[in-house]
Amino acid sequence: MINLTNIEKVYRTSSIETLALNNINLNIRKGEFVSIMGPSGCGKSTLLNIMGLLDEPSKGTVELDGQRVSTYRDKELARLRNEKIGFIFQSFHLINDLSVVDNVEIPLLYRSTNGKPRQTYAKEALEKVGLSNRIKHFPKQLSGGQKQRVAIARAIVGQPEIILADEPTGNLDSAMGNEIMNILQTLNNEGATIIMVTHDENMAKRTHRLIRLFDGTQVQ
Ligand SMILES: Nc1ncnc2c1ncn2[C@@H]1O[C@H](COP(=O)(O)OP(=O)(O)OP(=O)(O)O)[C@@H](O)[C@H]1O
Repeated sequence: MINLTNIEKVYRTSSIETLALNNINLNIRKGEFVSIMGPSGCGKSTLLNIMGLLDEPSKGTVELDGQRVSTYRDKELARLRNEKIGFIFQSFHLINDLSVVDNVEIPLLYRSTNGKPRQTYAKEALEKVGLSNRIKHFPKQLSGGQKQRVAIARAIVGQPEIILADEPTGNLDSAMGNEIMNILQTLNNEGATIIMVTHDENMAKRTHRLIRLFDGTQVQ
């Protein structure tokens, strides 16, 4: 489903050059639930951003569903990303001025889905994460775990095949973190391919495969 071949990522600033990823080769199969672990600064987010077509590698090829995306223009990448990938972040990235349901509708705005079906899909996604009773609330009226559930609803509203989660339980206590993991596992059982960065061994144990990074290199 996602194939990375000889991926290298170099960040250059005026004073320093950082080799963030060094010769990464990965094949993520459809339906897998994969976790990525490693110390701070080892390249986990960089790897996730490259898989999510948010960033380009300096070298190597990225294939999504057999399509080599290196040659794609920004507009095509944005369309592919919107159709195929849902993102979840540690700090939720909700828009504070929008209600819960309006936040969840955002990916569908980019697809020009009409207002009525847009709201129906958003409500269905919120039902899936157990938040139907909070649709008119605003993010500041929610707990951390509830905010992350809204973010998951937003990630799945467009029914993407792939979910990329960057430390989704990092800002939550263990009970809430477990709840979020339960939701991710249900989505995976329903067919979603999930790649999750985590610092928590217990969360990683609940996935099919663990990829360990150290200094930009895959060590396991
Ligand atoms: N935009 C950038 N410009 C320059 N250097 C960067 C940039 N983004 C990341 N880096 C560097 O690349 C390396 C990998 O960063 P990355 O954010 O991928 O690590 P990480 O494993 O996700 O870290 P953490 O666990 O702390 O979030 C780090 O040394 C970082 O300083």
